This record gives sequence, C-alpha cells and structure tokens, in this order.
Amino acid sequence: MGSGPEFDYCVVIDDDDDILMASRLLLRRLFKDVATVRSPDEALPLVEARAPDVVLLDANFARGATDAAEGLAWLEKLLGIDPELVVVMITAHAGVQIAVAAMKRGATDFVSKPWSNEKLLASVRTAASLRRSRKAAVAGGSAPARPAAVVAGTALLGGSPEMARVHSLIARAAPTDANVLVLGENGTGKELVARELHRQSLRADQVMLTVDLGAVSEDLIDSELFGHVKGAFTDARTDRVGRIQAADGGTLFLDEIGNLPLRLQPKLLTVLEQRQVTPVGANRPVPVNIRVIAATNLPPEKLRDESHFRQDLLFRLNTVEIDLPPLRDRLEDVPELIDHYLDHYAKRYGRPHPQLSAAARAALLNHDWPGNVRALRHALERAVILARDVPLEPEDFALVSTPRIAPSAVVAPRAADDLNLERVERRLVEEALRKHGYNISLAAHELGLSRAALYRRMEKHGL
Ligand SMILES: Nc1ncnc2c1ncn2[C@@H]1O[C@H](COP(=O)(O)OP(=O)(O)OP(=O)(O)O)[C@@H](O)[C@H]1O
Repeated sequence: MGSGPEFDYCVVIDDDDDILMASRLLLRRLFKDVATVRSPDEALPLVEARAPDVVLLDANFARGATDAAEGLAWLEKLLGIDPELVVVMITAHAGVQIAVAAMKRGATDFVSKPWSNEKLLASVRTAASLRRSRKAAVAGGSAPARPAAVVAGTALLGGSPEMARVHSLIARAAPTDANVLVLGENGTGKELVARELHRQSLRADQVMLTVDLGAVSEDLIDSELFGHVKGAFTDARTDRVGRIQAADGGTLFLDEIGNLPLRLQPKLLTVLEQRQVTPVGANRPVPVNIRVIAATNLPPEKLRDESHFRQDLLFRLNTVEIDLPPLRDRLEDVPELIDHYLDHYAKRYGRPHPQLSAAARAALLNHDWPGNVRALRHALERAVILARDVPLEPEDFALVSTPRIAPSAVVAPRAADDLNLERVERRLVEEALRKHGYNISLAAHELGLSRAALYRRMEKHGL
C-alpha cells in the first residue's frame, strides 16, 4: 500500500448527482477529504473557510446551457475569494474556445465529460501540485501565475531618482508593443513593474498571464508554455492549451526567464519571431499575438553568457531593458514604503497604526536590505502583528545584518554545537543566501529546495 492520499482537500461543484458520487469515490485516491456540492453558492463558504487544493467546477448549470457563461462567472467569483485558487473546469461541451476563455479567466485546466478516470486523476494531480507550489510561492510573497485582472494591484512606490527613471521608462515603453526585459535582484519589484507595464499598455483590458519559470518543474515547462495535444506523450491524455496561446491578445509575463532550459530557448525564439506557437505533438502552428515581458535576477554577465542563455533570444526579449536597483541603493524610498505598508497591514489586520521609535526608524533606514522590498514588507507586516501600544523598537523588526560577501569567502556550515533543528535550518538558509548573493534560484538549488520552499523558509525565519 502507498502512504495514503497526497493532498488534503478538494471541492467538486456539479449539478449532476452521479458526477458528484463518481468524483467523490475517485478523488479520494488523491485527497484526504473531498467535498461535493450541487451549486457554486454552496462552495463559496467552503473555499473561504478552508482553502482547497483544487476546485472542480462545472461550466454549465442552467438546463440546456452550453456556453459556459455561468461557470466562467463563478470561476471569477471563486478567484475573487482566493486569487491563488486552482480551478479545473468540467464541461460536457469541450471546445478550444471555452478552454481558452476559462484559462484566460484563470482556470488551471479543463476536462470534458464523460471523462476517463485516469484522465481526470492526471489533470487534478497536476493542478494540485501547481497549487502546492503556488501556495508556497505566495507564502514567500512571490508571484502567483494568475491573470493580472484577478489580483488587486499594489502601486509601484518610490520617489528616488532611480525609481523616477524606472517610472519614466515604464511610461515610455508600456504603450508600445516592444518586449521588455526587467532585471533586478529578488524582491526589487520586477513583477510589479511587469504589471504596471501591462496596466499602462494598449492591452490593459486584455489578459496578463504569468509563467514563473522558477516554480514550474522542468518537465512541465514545455506543456505549460506551448501546450500539447492529446497523445503527444504518455501523460498527455487531453489537449492542453499552453499559456502562450492563452495569453493571445494580451501580455505574457515570463518570470525568472533565466530558468528557461537551453533546450526550450530556440522554441520560444521561434514563437517570438514567427508569432505562432506549435503545441507539443501538434503538426500545425497556431497564430498568436502576445507582448512578452520577461524578468530575471541573473546578473548581466550570466545573461550575456551564451552557454547559459541564447543571445538571439535575449535580443528578442530585451528591446527595452529596465534595471531595478536594489533597495540599498535607494534607501530614500524606505520611509515611503514604511508608511505605506504599516498602513496597509494595520488595515488588513484591524490593528492601530503602529508608531516607530526614532531608533527603529533609523535601523530600517540604515539596513542593507539584501532581500529588498519584499523583506522590508515582511518585516513591517510582522511588526504590525506583534506591535503593542508602545512605539516599535529596532528589536521588533528582527533585522539580521547580512553583509554581502564574496561567494568564495563562505565556508561550509560549522559542525553544529547547536543541534536545534530550527536554528540549524535558519543558519543554513542564511548561509546559502549569502553565498549566492541573495540569488534565490541558486540558493534554493544549493539547498535542494524549490524557490517556493526557500521563500517559505525565509519567511518563517524572518530573513
Ligand atoms: N516599489 C515598490 N513599491 C511597493 N511595493 C513593492 C515595490 N517593490 C516591491 N514591492 C513589494 O515587494 C514584494 C516583492 O516584489 P516583486 O514580487 O515584484 O519582486 P520581484 O523582483 O519580482 O521578486 P522575485 O525576483 O523574487 O520574484 C511584493 O510584495 C511587492 O508588492
């Protein structure tokens, strides 16, 4: 026997009792708990109370309806409750139009009735794995793969000359269809810049889809980006619309482009050059009209190294380059960020707006912020949660001084006198981050963790 279901909780919404019964029996193989409800109304409190790993949502409820309009409207409502929710649409009337519409509104996948059990299990398992990585990424504050329209936006703050330059570049590049490459260390706001570019573009009322190439496992990147046709490989039991196709008419944000495997780089180049995509296993390309924004934390010398990244692809991606400076080089932005995020979290947690002592303010202003704005934001969130009715002091921010030292200067972790698991974990995470100059992908690789799992640990240890 195996070790029991892999995932926790799934909600199935369908007005057909037989479907509910069949899916309950089947999905117990994957989930410890399967809730089945006959209407989306009943599902809303379940989604609110206990974020499910996957929601299966019927596309049509009204008798005789086949256009999926109702299902798509419920999809948006569900994603409004939890933007990271992973929803697989079910319909008896599959068609690529509905699949694309559902994906554009944020569905993860699409299965058609009647389904084969294996097909359904494969789709749902993939969806649940995606949710797991998305949840972890969100815990670390990193970008979920989700249409921009669904996620409430955060403004790109900062009045420093460095940020003024960034704002000006955004304003000039956004309305053109030029591809933009955003460079910067982790947590500097690359994803926010991408959203801002989309918001100010002529495609603003179209979809913006994200693919986090650092979070999708390498063997899934191909289908995630390009899609596949049924039978293209062993697990391809249905057609799958890739994100490039689903972003048609809108913006595709390729986060962590430095993680795109070399073998797939020519394929992306072809899409950009020929404006068409060929799903894995398909013999005819599909025309696509996308604007690509890519981001990476790779230092320029790595990016310009042909053994790492194809230069012809780089030239297609970086028609405009926006380089986001690290926070330590624009510390004058810190006061504005402090005020904004203290306010934001005070409202979110229903707490009074905390006061900062002069020493605390000075400590925040003098810190080198190796984790950039993300780390500052987390520090402020924690401070709001833990604040008492006296001004916050430097200790309340648990700032860890992390001098940026050359990788070669890092020694292997000391033989542990201290065997406390939590502290040892914290030390290893810290050392890996320092060793790799806070490059999350490299540090995660060294630790044998996904980026999302590393973010989770950074968050846990306040790093
Ligand atoms: N200029 C800014 N104004 C307000 N918030 C910001 C700014 N820059 C970053 N943030 C916040 O910091 C966090 C990290 O930003 P974002 O995800 O855009 O960074 P990133 O460079 O894409 O990070 P990574 O490379 O790790 O994915 C987010 O919560 C974002 O809202």
